[in-house]
Amino acid sequence: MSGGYLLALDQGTSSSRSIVFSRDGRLVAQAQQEFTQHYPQPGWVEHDLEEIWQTQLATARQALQQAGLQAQDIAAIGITNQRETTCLWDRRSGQPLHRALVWQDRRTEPLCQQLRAEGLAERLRERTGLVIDPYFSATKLAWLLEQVPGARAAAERGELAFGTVDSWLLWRLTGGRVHATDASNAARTLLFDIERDAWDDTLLERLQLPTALLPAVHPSAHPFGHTDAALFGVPIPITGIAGDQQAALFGQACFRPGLAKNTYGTGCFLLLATGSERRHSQHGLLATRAAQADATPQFALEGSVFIGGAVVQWLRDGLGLIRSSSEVQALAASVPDSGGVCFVPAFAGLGAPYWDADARGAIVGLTRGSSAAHIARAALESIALQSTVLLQAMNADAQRSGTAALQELRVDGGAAVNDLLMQFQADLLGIPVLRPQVVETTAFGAAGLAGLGADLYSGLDELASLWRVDRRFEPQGSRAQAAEHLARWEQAVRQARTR
Ligand SMILES: Nc1ncnc2c1ncn2[C@@H]1O[C@H](COP(=O)(O)OP(=O)(O)O)[C@@H](O)[C@H]1O
Ligand SMILES: O=P(O)(O)OC[C@H](O)CO
Repeated sequence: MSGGYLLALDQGTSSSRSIVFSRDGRLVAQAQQEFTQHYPQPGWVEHDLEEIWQTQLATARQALQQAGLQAQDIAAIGITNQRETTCLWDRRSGQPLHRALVWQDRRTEPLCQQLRAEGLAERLRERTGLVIDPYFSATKLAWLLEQVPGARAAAERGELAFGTVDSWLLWRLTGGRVHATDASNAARTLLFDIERDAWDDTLLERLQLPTALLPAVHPSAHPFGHTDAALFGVPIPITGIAGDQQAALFGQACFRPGLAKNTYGTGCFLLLATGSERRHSQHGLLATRAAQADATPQFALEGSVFIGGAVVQWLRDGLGLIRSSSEVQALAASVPDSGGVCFVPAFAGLGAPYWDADARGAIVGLTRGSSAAHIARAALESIALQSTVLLQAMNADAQRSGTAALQELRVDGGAAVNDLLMQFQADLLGIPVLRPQVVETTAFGAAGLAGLGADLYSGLDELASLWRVDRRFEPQGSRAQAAEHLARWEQAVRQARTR
């Protein structure tokens, strides 16, 4: 008889985390391990897939141990993951062919330029909801097949498997028995038709990607398989999978169209639920699949900022201004404003709504009076400013389609603990910012999906009742001040851009 706990495996860009939740949504135990970031060349980012697997497995075992639970106490496992990151492995040996190419990796920009020049953008936008950008998996997979000796021939013989990180973990967890993903992850590959709910032939043909590489696609709450008995002692059902941003939207109980969340992790990801209707953006946002609890496809609009909390890591590791991320708040609060300094952290190009892969970071407005505190404050402001531009794009789209502008924003992620940042965000947006009691909403979303897949929950209403506000940040300051700040930001962005 299985117990009433849920285990969420949250495989993020900077760390692997495992969290045990009780049925009523309480966080019972968690374990986390950072892993190596490989930067073989400027603009390239890779992860070792064996290290991802080992850190994920180790944290799962630690979390169970800390909770004082056995595998049989876990009703189900939910997987959530950094998205787009491209994995390729051998089906027979289970060994990766190469390190994973991480979503931040820009090496395929030349191929993307070629695809844009061939006029594929409109067709791909219509089918996949995405723009042609190195961010997504398709061109990364093409790079691997071209560059790893023998890979293309092996792929054509059906010997290789491609997947995002969820698929890789599922493969290893099930002892190499299940090669699958969910629609929210498939929707990030540039290879998936989000309305037809099937793989799309546009880039599969153009890039000669054999279909034998592809995982099966299922709803996010689904009986994906069981863990190999050798891993935890007894097999545990795996009944939930979602990309981390869609899992966070789900964990924030954004089940109704018009509800939105912003996650402040390495990057920032603003997602607006649009229900069973796919919306088109005229303002550079992506259409994507949301986590799906049953057979009905769910959609969302998304804006992605590539460097969010990572700018704070850069203050720590690149500049040495702070020793830990949490020190940034005190440093930034030691000055009343940024003293005219504006920081565009385009270290990996700019995402929505600019989509400029070649833009690079810029700090402008420096004077002799500028200090570390001004730069730290401008860095925090940059996270809120980039997110505000996304929200403005969403509101402009809403206005066009005659739907209401956003009334409030739910927030989560590692940097959402920063009160100063959250206040900046409310001031710039002019709407309340709501931080929930459980800020681990990504993991909670995965656990919720797994709980639904395992029939532990009666439905979405029960999950929604578990979401509670911890703190509400009301906007302060005038709209004119916010507009002036945004105008300075746009000017600085122009200086950082190449096109
Ligand atoms: N107090 C803080 N203020 C601002 N940023 C922070 C703070 N604490 C952590 N961060 C940032 O949050 C990010 C980690 O958030 P997390 O949600 O764990 O990321 P991910 O899921 O992308 O690995 C890091 O980039 C870190 O710099
Ligand atoms: O690992 P995170 O939380 O920064 O999320 C990464 C995103 O899924 C990339 O699209």
